[in-house]
Amino acid sequence: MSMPVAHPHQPVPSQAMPAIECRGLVKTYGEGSAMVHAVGGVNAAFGVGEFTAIMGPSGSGKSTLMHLLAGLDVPTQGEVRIEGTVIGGLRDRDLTRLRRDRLGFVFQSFNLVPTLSARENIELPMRLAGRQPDAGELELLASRLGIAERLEHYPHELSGGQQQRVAVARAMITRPAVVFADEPTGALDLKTGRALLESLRMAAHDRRQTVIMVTHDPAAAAYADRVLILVDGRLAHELRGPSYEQIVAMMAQVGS
Ligand SMILES: Nc1ncnc2c1ncn2[C@@H]1O[C@H](COP(=O)(O)OP(=O)(O)OP(=O)(O)O)[C@@H](O)[C@H]1O
Repeated sequence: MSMPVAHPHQPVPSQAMPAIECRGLVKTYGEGSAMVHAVGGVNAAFGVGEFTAIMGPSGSGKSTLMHLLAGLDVPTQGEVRIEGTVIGGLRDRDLTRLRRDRLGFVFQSFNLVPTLSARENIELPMRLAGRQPDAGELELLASRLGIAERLEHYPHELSGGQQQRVAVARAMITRPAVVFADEPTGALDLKTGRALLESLRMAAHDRRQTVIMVTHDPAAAAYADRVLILVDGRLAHELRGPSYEQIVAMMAQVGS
């Protein structure tokens, strides 16, 4: 009996589990008349190797959503699954381990350790996980991000943009399954911002890392495979493979 052969050009339906998924996600702050619905019922899935940008007007819940997805904040309702595991059911210790081993963070506060050189800062997550940093990998990341000449410098000897790139290298060195980036190009000039976005895109497409990036910048979002637009804590639009012009038009429509 011959097995059916899939046509090479036919898309194979993907049964793959998303890297991150959320269902009915709600986050409220305060009570009574002071209650704020920061996130108001979000369902979303982030595929393995997919690069998603989250956009929306100021106060629309982007950072709150990202913190919930990364297990850095606890939802009022709903659940988040990371690689199939419902994180609300994890003990603190297990959640911390999952974050350390599977997730990488590029947040606005770079949190570099001032007494460690750039190289030592980048190596830190590997050392904390009891793993040997790969020198070749570190050099490659550093040169791609344009900080190869700065690896022996301490954070106070680096510009804001260079510190940001050290933080990016630190988030990428462990090859985390999911990289969360909050305004990663905020402190960068055009050229280094582009290099960073190329690195994120390469991480997603070549290494199958899932990238979730919050940004206000349509040019940065245009590097992503899709853009999710939040309005008042809800997903209002999704654009797949969007051009810069499409993103600008959509943002104008939602009043940003
Ligand atoms: N700890 C908190 N206590 C009370 N309200 C909060 C808290 N954190 C966020 N909020 C409110 O929740 C809403 C969403 O905030 P969030 O920071 O997620 O928005 P954002 O889209 O990331 O905004 P921005 O683009 O300005 O950074 C806002 O109205 C904000 O004031």
